[in-house]
Amino acid sequence: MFVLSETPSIANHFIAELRDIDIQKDRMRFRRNMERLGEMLAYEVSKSLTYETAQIQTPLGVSETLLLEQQPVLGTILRAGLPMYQGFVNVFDRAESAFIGAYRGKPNDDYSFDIEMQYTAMPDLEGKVLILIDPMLATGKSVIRTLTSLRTFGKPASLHLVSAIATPEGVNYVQQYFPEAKFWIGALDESLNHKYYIVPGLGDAGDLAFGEKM
Ligand SMILES: O=P(O)(O)OC[C@H]1O[C@H](OP(=O)(O)OP(=O)(O)O)[C@H](O)[C@@H]1O
Ligand SMILES: O=c1cc[nH]c(=O)[nH]1
Ligand SMILES: [Mg+2]
Repeated sequence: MFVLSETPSIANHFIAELRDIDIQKDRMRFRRNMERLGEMLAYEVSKSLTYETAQIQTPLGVSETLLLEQQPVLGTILRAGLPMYQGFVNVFDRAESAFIGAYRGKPNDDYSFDIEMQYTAMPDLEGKVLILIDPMLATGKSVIRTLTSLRTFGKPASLHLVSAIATPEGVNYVQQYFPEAKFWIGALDESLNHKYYIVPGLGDAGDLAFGEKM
């Protein structure tokens, strides 16, 4: 598991601003910080991918370099995933994209919930590098529901899960079903409250980015 905040960097500022109860009220800045954090994590993920030699013709000669063996598929879970996904597509600008409309349904009396899922727009995943972006990995239910339903689109060669903030509980839950998944996390927080929100976390990432949904 890669945790960006374990090595102090400017990315800590982006995460701090995402969390800051005052700064996060500026919706444009919240979305921009998710995007910038996405760009930082995209760079880190890119270092783990497979490269092959390529010759580049310059005006003065030939340069030999290493380029991606294959473009990844960038998947994201609506709504909160979109700004972080934008950061990834800024970096992996030749990648195919996948969109999943999965969300935590109306909570029961004990605040437990099921995942509702309708819309999916997926390319063929067989043999691809799949990068699934969802800023909050709380219980892990959204990610599991999503990955389970993606099985009908082919088996990816590798699976990368990207979150701005995650909990050990969410990581462990996903690892039970997808032990091959690689985790790329902005910051690892310690727990969930009784409403299954991450503590200290940042609040509701979708609402902060796009307004409270009814
Ligand atoms: O790990 P989990 O317990 O499944 O929680 C994480 C999910 O909850 C939030 O989505 P939400 O259902 O609030 O929808 P939204 O993104 O539209 O706000 C968040 O964006 C994650 O997708
Ligand atoms: O803390 C959390 C947990 C789930 N979804 C969010 O948006 N925030
Ligand atoms: Mg939400």
